[in-house]
Amino acid sequence: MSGTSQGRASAAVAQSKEKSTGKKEKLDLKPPKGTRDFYPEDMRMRNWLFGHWKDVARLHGFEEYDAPVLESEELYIRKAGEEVTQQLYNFEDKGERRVSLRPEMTPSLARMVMARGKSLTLPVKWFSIPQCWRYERMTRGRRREHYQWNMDIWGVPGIEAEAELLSAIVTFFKRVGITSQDVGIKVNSRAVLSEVLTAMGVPADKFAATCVLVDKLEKVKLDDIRGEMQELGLTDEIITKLVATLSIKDLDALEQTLGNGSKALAQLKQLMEYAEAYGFRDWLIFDASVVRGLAYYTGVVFEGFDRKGELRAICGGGRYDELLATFGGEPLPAVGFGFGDAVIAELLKDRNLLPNFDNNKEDKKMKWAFKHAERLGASHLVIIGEDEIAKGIVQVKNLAKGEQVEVEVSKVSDFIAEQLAS
Ligand SMILES: Nc1ccc(Br)nc1
Repeated sequence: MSGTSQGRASAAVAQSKEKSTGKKEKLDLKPPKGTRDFYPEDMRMRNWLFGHWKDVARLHGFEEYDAPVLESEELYIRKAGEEVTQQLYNFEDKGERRVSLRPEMTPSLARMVMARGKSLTLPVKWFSIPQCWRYERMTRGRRREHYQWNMDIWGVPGIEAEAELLSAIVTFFKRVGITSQDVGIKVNSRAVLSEVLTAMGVPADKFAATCVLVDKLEKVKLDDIRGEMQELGLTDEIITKLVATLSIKDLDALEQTLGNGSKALAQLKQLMEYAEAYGFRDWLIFDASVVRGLAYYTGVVFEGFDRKGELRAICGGGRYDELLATFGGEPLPAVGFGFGDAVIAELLKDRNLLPNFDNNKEDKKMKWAFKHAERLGASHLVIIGEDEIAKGIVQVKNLAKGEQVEVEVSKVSDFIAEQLAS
């Protein structure tokens, strides 16, 4: 019996229907609104995607962590008007505690880092793939849960941390066959806006809320949020200067605005140099209008996007050096990103880059090949079928871990050598 009076009432109605018709009310077989079932064929795709995320994380020296899906609501109470805190899946539990399903993983991670404090060996490089939740009015028909690959580096104040995270994102894209023609990564720094607003006398405690409003400009017109900006104390002169800053097209023009002594400018230039050295400079685009929608970002921010402009942001992240301070802890430099499972699945489908996950292809030949590999004690099995030949790749299955990834033909021996060395 359900614990609430409403629950007891609906159970009574169901029972009374059963008594009168002798037939049990048929159970609603759909998952709760905004959530998904994962049948075996869905799990094959999900495990393929997560397998790539885990491989890339480990190749970059990250370790896996996890935290409860249910957290104290206070982790997410922020006063900057973010969408993520206005759509909490929150409630009071039977112990009268205010709790929430996590809408993001970063606050849980910050809590775990703060709990370990100075006993942690820095840098901390941790990853996780949590299911995250929001309670959105279903009028917009959007999902209420998604899985989000999180990669974070703690204890590195320098821009090399951002470069490493961008390397991980690009490495993932390349592994699944996405190129810099398909996807770009917009890069900016909130320090740009911070320098401009500080120079115009805007108090630092208005900065986070201002960035949250600026982020909304991607979807709404300036006049729709001008009132909220004015409520923050931004005059029309400041708003005009702010909007002009968002439209700056390149780092040379940015230098005209900020001057050559700007720390924000120096960091962005340094990041572009690192990107050149890593070999992924062609994936990056400076875009002064990108600020992201989370209140706690303080420095470089970035977001992956499809160049056809048909999808929502693929991934996004940034530096959040002050988050621990907002939890009453000692500040510790931090930077990270989130990468959801939904948009990337749409992109891979649109580009015909999803492998065939039908299990009927495990035909007799495949069964023999796996059996033979087992008899030989092979560590890996390389599969080359019609699909693989058409795409110029091979499937490499790690027989010990059961993970299967696609590898370009020219990189197979290096890939297996790396796997055997790890
Ligand atoms: N934060 C969040 C949670 C769940 C979904 Br779906 N989207 C965003």
